[in-house]
Amino acid sequence: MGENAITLSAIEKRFHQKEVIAPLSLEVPTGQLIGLLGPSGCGKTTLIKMIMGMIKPDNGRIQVLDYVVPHKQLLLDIGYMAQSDALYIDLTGAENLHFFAKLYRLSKKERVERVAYAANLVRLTEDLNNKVVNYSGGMKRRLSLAIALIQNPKLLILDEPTVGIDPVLKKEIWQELIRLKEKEHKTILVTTHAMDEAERCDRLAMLRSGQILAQGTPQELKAHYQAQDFDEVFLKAGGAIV
Ligand SMILES: Nc1ncnc2c1ncn2[C@@H]1O[C@H](COP(=O)(O)OP(=O)(O)OP(=O)(O)O)[C@@H](O)[C@H]1O
Repeated sequence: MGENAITLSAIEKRFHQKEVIAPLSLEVPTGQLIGLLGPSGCGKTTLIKMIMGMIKPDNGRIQVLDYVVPHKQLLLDIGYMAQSDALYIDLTGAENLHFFAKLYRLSKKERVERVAYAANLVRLTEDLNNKVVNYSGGMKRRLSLAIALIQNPKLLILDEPTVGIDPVLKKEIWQELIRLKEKEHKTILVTTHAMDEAERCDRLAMLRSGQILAQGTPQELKAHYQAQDFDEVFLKAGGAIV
């Protein structure tokens, strides 16, 4: 794998003449945990969908794990957690996990192992045999995260993964994300509004109106803008409050 897991080169996107992503370039180094930070509507989800190959940019080039997007192989190599849960609510948690594990062509043995691992990670083991229709909002987010991890992907792209999740589990999920990065060399791109989460990223890219307002390590950004926290970095860099 190359030096960068993701390279965006001068990406542009308009919806109905409205510029949503202005020419934007960004590199996500392999093996790092990168946070995309920015106010509602600044283009985070649009950017992620372009990286996934779900939306085509009007201009520019996207390279992910040495493939030019879109590419079939990337469906196997990227674990994606969308902002809204895409779950089969009439199936149980286990059935959902097995369904996705089968899609990724995992063997029966691998499926059983990965389902157990992913369910345990998000503390859903006890509820696996209940139908998803009876899950709380937080449980559905946890199941979505487990699905994103099911095929043991090289790259994880998580759109606001901890919204609706209680602080204890949120902490555990972040510990696991950091373990996945450090011990299993995963690259992780995460969008967040939460400043405590931003603090745990290796690097941050702050977005406003489809452009990168500032980027760097959390420490670099705070030092550069002489700010106590990222709300202040954002304001001093010229953005609106998140
Ligand atoms: N399919 C679409 N058609 C038209 N406009 C769209 C479409 N998708 C997104 N937009 C617009 O593009 C802009 C960026 O939206 P996007 O969902 O990427 O923002 P975001 O930063 O992820 O916001 P949030 O943090 O609230 O999820 C918004 O103004 C949104 O209304």
